[in-house]
Amino acid sequence: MLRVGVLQLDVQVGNREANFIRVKEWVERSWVPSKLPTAIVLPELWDTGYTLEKANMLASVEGNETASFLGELARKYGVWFIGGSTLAKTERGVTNRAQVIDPQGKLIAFYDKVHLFPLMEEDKYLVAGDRDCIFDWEGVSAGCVICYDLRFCEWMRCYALKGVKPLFIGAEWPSARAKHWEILLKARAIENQVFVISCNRCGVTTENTFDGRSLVVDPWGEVLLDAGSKEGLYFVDIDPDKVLEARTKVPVFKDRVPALYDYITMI
Ligand SMILES: NC(=O)CCC(=O)C(=O)O
Repeated sequence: MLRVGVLQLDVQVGNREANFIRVKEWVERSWVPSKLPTAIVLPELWDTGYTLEKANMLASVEGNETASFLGELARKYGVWFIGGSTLAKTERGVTNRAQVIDPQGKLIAFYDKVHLFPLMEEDKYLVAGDRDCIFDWEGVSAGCVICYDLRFCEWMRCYALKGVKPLFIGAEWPSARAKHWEILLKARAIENQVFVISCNRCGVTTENTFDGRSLVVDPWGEVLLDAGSKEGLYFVDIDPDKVLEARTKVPVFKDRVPALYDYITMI
């Protein structure tokens, strides 16, 4: 068994210090020591929110400022931080970068958002990533993606085909499309027979309202955790063996006919 903590945050736009303080407070307030290895998940752009016209100014080099803040907290509590994202200044431009920090405080993997969301002008201010992010989480192959990536079933399938069992998704998904959010999270879990562990932001900005509704969905599509709409740190335990159980009972991966699916890579 593994433990997941979903830190559903009301992100303060453009104010990294305030978000750092808030995250620290939630972890201090809600932490319950456990023998289970634990990962805390954060929302997309949890430290600055969407104020992308200032992306260049707000981004830290390779996202290092945010990684070192999380690293310190990870070491103090012996916890993983997986996903969420920060603005990272790279040689190619600014990316929307999810970070994976181990309990020793080391950044062991990162993911630059591949599908940039035009409705929030990501395509105007950011550069896209060009690779997946798969890492070992306490002996389990895990992956992470960001928000709009959820709409690309081919991308999620790639992760599942590479053996990922829990898929982490940090998001700032507005309530205007809340129905899509819930349905897609469940669909991605069912079709890939994986755990989908999501963390959305909550609260209101000048441009959008966010319902939260961070969900943890098991490989059967059952919702193990629904964080509702309030800020908080919510915990749930997952059993990665459920992936094999689902795939044994409903042998989707055995019954695939990839030779007929070639068109996906051709168009
Ligand atoms: N931040 C995002 O990628 C938002 C994606 C979104 O809202 C959608 O509908 O897709």
